[in-house]
Amino acid sequence: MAEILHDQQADEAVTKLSGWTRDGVTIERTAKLPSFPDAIAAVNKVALLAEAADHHPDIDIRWRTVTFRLSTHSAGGLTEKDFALASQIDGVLDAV
Ligand SMILES: C[C@H](O)[C@H](O)[C@H]1CNC2=NC(N)=NC(=O)C2=N1
Repeated sequence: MAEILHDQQADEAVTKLSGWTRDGVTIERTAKLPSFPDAIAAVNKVALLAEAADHHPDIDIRWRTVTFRLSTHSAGGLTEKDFALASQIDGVLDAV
């Protein structure tokens, strides 16, 4: 099982991402896409990455604003898996 990151490790890992904030055992990023179809397309790309990683974000879609939340439920905290997928989500969002 993936190791839980300590507070300091998690805070440092967040600084290497773009636009993510940490709230305890969860990190999140909200992005406003140009349109609703763009938002759905981004979510679909993230879905493929999540399946490939076998790690899945909570996703909130409101018109063209999408929030991704990550936590490793099985470990009960933040792990490298969250930060690896967050970095991939940055790749999707920053390419729009
Ligand atoms: C068996 C499989 O690896 C687990 O159910 C995975 C699937 N996706 C997951 N996603 C997230 N975010 N946390 C998990 O603990 C998790 N567990």
